Amino acid sequence: MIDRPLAVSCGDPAGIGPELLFRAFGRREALGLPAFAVLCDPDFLQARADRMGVDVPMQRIDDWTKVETTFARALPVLPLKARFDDCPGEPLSAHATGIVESIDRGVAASLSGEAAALVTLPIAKAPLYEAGFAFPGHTEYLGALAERATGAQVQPVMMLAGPSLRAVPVTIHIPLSAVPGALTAELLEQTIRITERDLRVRFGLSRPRIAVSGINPHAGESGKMGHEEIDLIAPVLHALRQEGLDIAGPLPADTMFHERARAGYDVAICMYHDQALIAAKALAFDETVNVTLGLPFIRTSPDHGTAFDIAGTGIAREDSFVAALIMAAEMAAGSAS
Ligand SMILES: NC(=O)c1ccc[n+]([C@@H]2O[C@H](COP(=O)([O-])OP(=O)(O)OC[C@H]3O[C@@H](n4cnc5c(N)ncnc54)[C@H](O)[C@@H]3O)[C@@H](O)[C@H]2O)c1
Ligand SMILES: N[C@H](C(=O)O)[C@H](O)COP(=O)(O)O
Repeated sequence: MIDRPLAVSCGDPAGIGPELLFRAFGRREALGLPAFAVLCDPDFLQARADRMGVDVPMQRIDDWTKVETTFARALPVLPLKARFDDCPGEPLSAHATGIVESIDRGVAASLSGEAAALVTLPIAKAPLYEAGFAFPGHTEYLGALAERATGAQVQPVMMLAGPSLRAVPVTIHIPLSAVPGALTAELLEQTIRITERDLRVRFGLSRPRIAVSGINPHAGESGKMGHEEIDLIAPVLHALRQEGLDIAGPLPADTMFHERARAGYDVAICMYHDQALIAAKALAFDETVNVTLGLPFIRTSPDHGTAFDIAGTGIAREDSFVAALIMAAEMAAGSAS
């Protein structure tokens, strides 16, 4: 149990975020969900509910202390300064200011302790870029906000956590052609250290078992299919093993995700985005949660995107968002595993 609410940022209003909110709120008692409030334009939310023919009681509130008492009877909404048009499936760069305001205020509430954690609904990158937003995703933006707030250097680490796999990409939202250049010993070492620490501190694993992939086919086949494993990855793993970390690798990525292999580790560290995320989403698209490690606050998110193709139709599944709410609450309560 947590004694403070979760902050939910609204994501892209043209996506499926609003309907996930409505559905999760409607199941709050059955699922025993923690209290949450969304940072959004209340008139827009009402318009989307009306458009979809969904009867969701909503209540505007003006501060976080009102969430707990409101949640039993209505979805608490903290109004944004920005207004949104209701246009499911049609993202607008004019919405960028409000989307970013929602994230900023969720982060501020999580840092101040008014909220126990931040759960972000999906954003689409293209309309934000068009409006001048300079970050490839939440992960990088949250790292920058954390640096600004703490004055300390922050490396945010993306982890996709599902029922049978936790997977971490070392390089995140960059073109595949840029991966070999971006993959440095320092980045790899820091990513492993942050993952290992957060799995102990935030997920209660006393000595996380870490499996690290190679980057080349067959983990380089003894240097015949690439040298990054020999020159870069293996030396980092050797040094961390000397410190007592439980690390296997570099492993061929194609054979480290089958069921028996997964039983041998608690987290897979992968060299690039799709190596980690294809495995996580293929295994459990509906249940996997995107968690940002390395931050001075807790942030989770569903593993899927804005799904513009189905926004407003009512067929979106809320499972991953519900899993993100539950994981955020468990992390805040110190009971995540
Ligand atoms: N956390 C985030 O903010 C986040 C995560 C992933 C992708 N994105 C962004 O979302 C946008 C769209 O990305 P995409 O199309 O690659 O992925 P997507 O996850 O939005 O959609 C992929 C497919 O899965 C379906 N789908 C997604 N979520 C679903 C749900 N809850 N229920 C039922 N079906 C669902 C969609 O209809 C689509 O067919 C991109 O701009 C991407 O950057 C954001
Ligand atoms: N790579 C993520 C995914 O596909 O799930 C997605 O882009 C979200 O990333 P952020 O949490 O950084 O927005």
